[in-house]
Amino acid sequence: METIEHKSDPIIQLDELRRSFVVRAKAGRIRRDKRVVHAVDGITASINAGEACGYIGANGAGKSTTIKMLTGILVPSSGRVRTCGFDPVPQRRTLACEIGVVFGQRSQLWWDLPLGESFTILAAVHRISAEAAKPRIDELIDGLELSGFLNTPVRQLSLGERMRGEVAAALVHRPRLLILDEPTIGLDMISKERLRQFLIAERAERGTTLLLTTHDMSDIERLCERVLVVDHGRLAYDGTLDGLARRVAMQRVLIVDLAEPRSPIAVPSATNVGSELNGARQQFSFAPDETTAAKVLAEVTAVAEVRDLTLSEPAIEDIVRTLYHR
Ligand SMILES: Nc1ncnc2c1ncn2[C@@H]1O[C@H](COP(=O)(O)OP(=O)(O)OP(=O)(O)O)[C@@H](O)[C@H]1O
Repeated sequence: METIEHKSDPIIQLDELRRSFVVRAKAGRIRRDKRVVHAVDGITASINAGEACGYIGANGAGKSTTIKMLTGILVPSSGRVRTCGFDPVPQRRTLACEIGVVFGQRSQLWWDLPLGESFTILAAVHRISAEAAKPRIDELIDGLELSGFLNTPVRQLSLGERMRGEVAAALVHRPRLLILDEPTIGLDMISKERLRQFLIAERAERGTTLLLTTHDMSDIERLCERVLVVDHGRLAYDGTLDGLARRVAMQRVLIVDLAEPRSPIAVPSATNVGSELNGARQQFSFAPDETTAAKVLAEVTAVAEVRDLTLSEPAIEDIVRTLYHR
């Protein structure tokens, strides 16, 4: 397996980390069969301060279970985990001062209070004086463009607004490590991009370590230089995104809508993989390490008028499947 060399002390260290669950399934009218699910099945990895890592895998691969162990929510069945040098479960309170966590599906904001009040309460929870917290809160309001809805109760916010609020809430106490579980799930393109830009800037300015799980490959491309792929609780890959792309020969697809229907267009640097709407929409698959979307588009526009286009990312499920079959 490809691995990345580490020079300084890791901010996250996992050694043969395991967690299983006993699940009881109905097997007849009264009988219940016991089954053991190995959600995390021997993961060893270390992440250095300042790194930005994507933690990806199919549904049920073990991502959330790993994150719960990293943050002290769940006790490992065996193995060892250290987050910011702490044993997460017994040292959960100390660890909470060092990390920020954002769960896309869960909120840490006070639902009925105006968004801004959650930040003040969180600063107090972290024992930061109002005076010391103000410049940081202002910085987050500015960076995440929250000023327009600070006085709105959280329950009335749009998903995009709330997610930006969640990220600010996780960063009020200036954590060294920010863990994001599906931070862009359900967001539109503009909200996703805003959030990504903020995270890039936060990391550049403060050296915050990022660990994120996502089903969106664009999050990884924009934010992470390193990817860990988990499959059935085991690490299937640990290395760069480029390395992963080479391993699974990740193809991208350019979908173009033409001004007029026409027969399938052949271009030199991509393969025409589909035609719909009588040829008014055509799809071109290409290898990103051999050519670019711009070049493919130029080749198409040389022979037909293009009205609209979309660039589709490879699905994470497909990447994992390809890795697994190898
Ligand atoms: N509390 C639990 N009790 C029983 N089984 C569990 C529990 N938590 C997780 N599992 C099982 O462990 C496996 C890994 O789940 P986990 O939530 O870690 O996956 P995931 O990679 O985060 O998936 P997703 O992308 O769908 O969120 C799954 O088979 C899941 O059903």
